[in-house]
Amino acid sequence: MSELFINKNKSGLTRNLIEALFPMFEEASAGAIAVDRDSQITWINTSYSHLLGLDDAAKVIGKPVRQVIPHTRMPEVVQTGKPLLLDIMEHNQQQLVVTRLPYYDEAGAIVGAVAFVLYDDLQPLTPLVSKYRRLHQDLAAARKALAKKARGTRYSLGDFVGGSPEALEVKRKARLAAGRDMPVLLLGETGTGKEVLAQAIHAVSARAEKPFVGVNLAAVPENLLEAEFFGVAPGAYTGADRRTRDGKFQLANGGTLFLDEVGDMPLPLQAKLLRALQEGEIEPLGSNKVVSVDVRLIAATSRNLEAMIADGSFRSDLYYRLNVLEVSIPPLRERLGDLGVLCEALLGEICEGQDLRGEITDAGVAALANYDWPGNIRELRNVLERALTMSEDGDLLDADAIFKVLPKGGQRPVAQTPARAVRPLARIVADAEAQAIEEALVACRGNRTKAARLLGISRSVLYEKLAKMS
Ligand SMILES: Nc1ncnc2c1ncn2[C@@H]1O[C@H](COP(=O)(O)OP(=O)(O)OP(=O)(O)O)[C@@H](O)[C@H]1O
Repeated sequence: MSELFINKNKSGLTRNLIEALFPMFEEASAGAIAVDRDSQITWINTSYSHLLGLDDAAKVIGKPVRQVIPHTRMPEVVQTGKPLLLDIMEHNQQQLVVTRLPYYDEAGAIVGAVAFVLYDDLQPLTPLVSKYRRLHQDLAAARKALAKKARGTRYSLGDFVGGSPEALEVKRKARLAAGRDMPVLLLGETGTGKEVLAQAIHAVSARAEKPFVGVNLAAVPENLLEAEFFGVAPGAYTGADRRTRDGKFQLANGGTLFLDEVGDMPLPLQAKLLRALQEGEIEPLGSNKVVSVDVRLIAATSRNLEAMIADGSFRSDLYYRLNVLEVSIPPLRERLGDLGVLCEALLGEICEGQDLRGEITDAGVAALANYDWPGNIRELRNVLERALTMSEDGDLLDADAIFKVLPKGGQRPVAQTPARAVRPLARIVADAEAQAIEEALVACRGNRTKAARLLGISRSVLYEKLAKMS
């Protein structure tokens, strides 16, 4: 061994050393071969000749190695003197993991190369390869999420999936809205993609590089809404922070402010919002100074604002300010033709970063069309996720797998739930909660106020939970 270190002229693999190591490598590997400096075979062991399917190993001695092993890189090793420590070589549709080393004479000149087949079967490497693939997928997903976070949005127009005439019309209007710096009102039932669209409009607008700030009016307690919107001046009230606290208007300055569930805005705040929009100025709580703001407003609601105006719970002047460009998003039941592409996109999202490949058969998609989807695409996502969890046939969802989890007129076929493997308690509790929420929404035909009452929770808690389910 010391020869390896004493010999300074090259990395020092002498013929003697190679000969000493040969028996050990030969035994441990699935085959070994040696070539001279002209890359002609000088030696091959029996296991390699069997692996290559040769009848008589003696017949290949003296032949150029590429004639016998077309994809070998031994000539390259002989020419460059650089070992190829790990390589995958294809031979007769077989993948061989090989290592190739040059060897030298006593004067330090290359006299040939040796190669060993480390594995003739990649099976033992499968865990390593799949771990590598998983890490690679995680990295890609993290990079994608980071890129979107940097823009302040998670969605772009491509994320609004659908090719039906109804979906295309929505996208056409969204593009139109993006090109004009004017307020937009998005109308649609719960889970139809109003937030997806709001973010997409921002992402393709001239304000894309500026912040996108969203606020859900129904999720913020009424007494905190004003501070949330307009911010708080230092020491505005007892217990208030000594520092200025910016409101959503200041945070969105230069960018887009998304008002989700605008129909839930209390009347006093409606008056203040109207003033802010008319004057382009806001007054933080406890301050007597006005601050100029420049935001593009996108509002959304699942409620009938015209009916609210009629009963006096929504100001008509604010409605006309917000509704400069209106985009109506149809419920899923009116664009069932999009079910196939939606399933493909949602299953892709659900499985991203996991070792799952969710797919659905045509019969599975047809089964989904039997339902009227009060919770729309959010509910579709949850149904697919549950079907995958319950699926006993791998990752392919057929009609049976769908019918097992599809709500039937608000009633779930609880008795049909098959026995399945024990899962973490938190996951079981989360699924049960999602199921209860969906059942309540189905029973109340998507009316969240009623659903929250039925579940015995506040609307804001229901919103929080729905946001987590998205
Ligand atoms: N057209 C669509 N294509 C792909 N995914 C969609 C689409 N619409 C909605 N989703 C998905 O459905 C879920 C709910 O979407 P989103 O929050 O935008 O709905 P929403 O109409 O704002 O609901 P809510 O009124 O309850 O806030 C999200 O997971 C979103 O990714």
